[in-house]
Amino acid sequence: MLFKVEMKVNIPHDMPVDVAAGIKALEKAYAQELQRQGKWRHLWRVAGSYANVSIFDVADNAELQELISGLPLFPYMDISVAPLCRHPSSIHADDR
Ligand SMILES: O=C(O)C[C@H]1C=CC(=O)O1
Repeated sequence: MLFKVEMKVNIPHDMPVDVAAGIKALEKAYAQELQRQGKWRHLWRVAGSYANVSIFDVADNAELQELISGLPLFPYMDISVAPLCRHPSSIHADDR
């Protein structure tokens, strides 16, 4: 199942820089591993903001919840999710 996931990062201003850097490094490793597994299909920065638009390809809602709640930045993000389905005009056979 495909989901559009929008994440906006709100790191508290009083978080020490080294603590924030550590969480961001963990987040990067976590995100890159999910991309290698094919579960995090697209990861785009929203220009001009500390936010991203992502496409996840997971088995079901429960797996999406598990992966998203495991994000090291999860406590510091506003997240919105939308389920996707194939567009009838899409020419891409791998769209599901
Ligand atoms: O930077 C972000 O958009 C937040 C998060 C998503 C992937 C990652 O490495 O960090």
